[in-house]
Amino acid sequence: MFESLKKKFSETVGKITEKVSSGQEPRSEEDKSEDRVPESIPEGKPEEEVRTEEPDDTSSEEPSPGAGEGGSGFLSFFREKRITEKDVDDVLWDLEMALLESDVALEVAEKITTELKEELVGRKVKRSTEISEYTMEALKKAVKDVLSVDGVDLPQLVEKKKPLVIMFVGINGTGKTTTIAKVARYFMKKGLEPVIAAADTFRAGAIEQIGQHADKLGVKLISHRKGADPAAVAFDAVSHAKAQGKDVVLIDTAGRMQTNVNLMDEMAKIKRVVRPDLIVFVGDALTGNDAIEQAARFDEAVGIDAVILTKADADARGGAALSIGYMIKRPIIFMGIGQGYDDIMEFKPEWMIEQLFA
Ligand SMILES: Nc1nc2c(ncn2[C@@H]2O[C@H](COP(=O)(O)OP(=O)(O)OP(=O)(O)O)[C@@H](O)[C@H]2O)c(=O)[nH]1
Repeated sequence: MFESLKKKFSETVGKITEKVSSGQEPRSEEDKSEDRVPESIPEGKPEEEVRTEEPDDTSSEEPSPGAGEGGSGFLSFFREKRITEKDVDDVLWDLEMALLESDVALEVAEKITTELKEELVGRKVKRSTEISEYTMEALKKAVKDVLSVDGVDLPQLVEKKKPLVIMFVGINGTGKTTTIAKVARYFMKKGLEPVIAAADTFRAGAIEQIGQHADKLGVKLISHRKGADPAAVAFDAVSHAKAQGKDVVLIDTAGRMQTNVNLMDEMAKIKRVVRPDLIVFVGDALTGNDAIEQAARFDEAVGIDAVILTKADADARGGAALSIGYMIKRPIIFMGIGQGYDDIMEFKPEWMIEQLFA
């Protein structure tokens, strides 16, 4: 999962460490006066020889701590190195390009690189291990900031409201139907009783498809005939849940293109009729920036509260997972990680950090 992002982050740490510790790049006079150490020392050259090559004005500089303690200039360099813009600019540019290639949204790629630069430039470092540790921590922090989106506390919501009404929106082919079955299973494992509303009355086979999942799971399905009013199906499901003391209502909805006006009107009507406690956008992680675009359209039309990303198990790039929460300011609550009913996990930023930097 997310191998491409993982590789790019690891390469960035390596490149910054190499660049800063090698001191290969020519530094400005300002940098030199800040560092007060020789820039780089060709291998095998005695320190004195190098010092004579320094411009005259450096001779009046105070020695850096450690310099003149019998250590070499090379060692002093490590004691005193202050990370400059020149050390990181090229690497951060490469990182930004690599993030875009991995389907990370432009705004997110810029935020990560800008934050990383702010953390690194001006920082004094002593050893290459310190540079890599610090860069790694700074990168983790930048990624965590992007992933940490306030929002929904699902267990708390379930405790507060019975039945909890959740409406799932998203376009066809993203795995919405399977996801609803997985969420039903998630609640059942917590000892709660869900009911499913087959409110996708538009797509041929949709009612049968969700019906098969409901049968396998042993969950009550509320359905009408194909072409019926989806809002009426959702309403009946909520009424059933209230009458039977069920805990959660999971409403499947139709999923034509997000630009389809009729679809959005249909979603808005269901929302008006059943007033769901939570509207969850289901998107396919593999579609990258498209998933973000779809989420934004559904958000405009009906207002979404949270996101579930499917097929994260097959997602090598990871761009949608990294960007979607930040871009639409709504949290990812679950990730689909396979085709089985149990292949769903609660999303936590810490988990994603672990995946990306382990
Ligand atoms: N690998 C993997 N496959 C998934 C995941 N979620 C769903 N799928 C698969 O994606 C395919 C489509 O899933 P469906 O649930 O039928 O999705 P759908 O047809 O878009 O459902 P609608 O939204 O109702 O149109 C199925 O083969 C699912 O098993 C997941 O998290 N990981």
